[in-house]
Amino acid sequence: MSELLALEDVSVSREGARVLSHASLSLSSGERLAIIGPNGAGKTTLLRTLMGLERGVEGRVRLFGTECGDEHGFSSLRPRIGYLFQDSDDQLFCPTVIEDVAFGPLNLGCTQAEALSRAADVLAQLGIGALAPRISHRLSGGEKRLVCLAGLLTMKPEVLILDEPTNGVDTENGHRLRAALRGFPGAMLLVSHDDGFIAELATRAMAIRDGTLSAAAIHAHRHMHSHPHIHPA
Ligand SMILES: Nc1ncnc2c1ncn2[C@@H]1O[C@H](COP(=O)(O)OP(=O)(O)OP(=O)(O)O)[C@@H](O)[C@H]1O
Repeated sequence: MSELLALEDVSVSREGARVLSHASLSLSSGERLAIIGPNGAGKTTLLRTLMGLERGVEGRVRLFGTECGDEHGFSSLRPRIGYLFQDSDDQLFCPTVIEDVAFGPLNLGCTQAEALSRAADVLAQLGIGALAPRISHRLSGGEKRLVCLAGLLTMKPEVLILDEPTNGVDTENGHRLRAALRGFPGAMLLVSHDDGFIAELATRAMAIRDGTLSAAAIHAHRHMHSHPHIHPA
């Protein structure tokens, strides 16, 4: 297994407060690493640090074996990573869904026809082909999540970094999202509060608390429990 992404003894401070403290991790090909932890623990900060989007970073960040110390180092390697922001509104910026999803491949040099065809294929695979002509900013929260993911998948990245991908996604769309991620051939770094999603997809987990990262185990327990379902009357 070769190393794709790595943090080595990385600390991040914001307004004098330490948000990430001496964090080390490495993601290798074939791995799906989940990062779990309570609100405010530093998960998004960790992902943003790997993408070179944080200031005040001490320690070493390596992408695809290359140490990235400044924006110049990150900018040439970022296109190989698909990063799903925690807030979909930070990701969607084209007027329509199809334009948004086709933007990535166009930017990577595909022809317009090729980019549109790739975008339509991925939207169909996610079961949201009907959203193609819709205005991006008028989508529901769950629809936006899926469209953002489609935009990443059209770029065929080597690694996905996903910040709460299932947030706001309903059960049926959640099944399609999981299926698309299970079929993704590259490695993944996942931040999620959805234990079922992590248990299904992750091959390994780490926990973060108050900015300190440590190894964690993924357990599946068999429970006898009552399970509420709400159906239309
Ligand atoms: N721009 C900012 N300026 C100052 N503090 C910030 C900023 N962004 C985040 N923080 C603080 O840094 C800490 C870590 O935030 P981070 O978003 O990484 O947490 P998280 O683990 O992703 O939380 P959640 O599960 O709620 O998304 C929190 O205490 C947060 O309030």
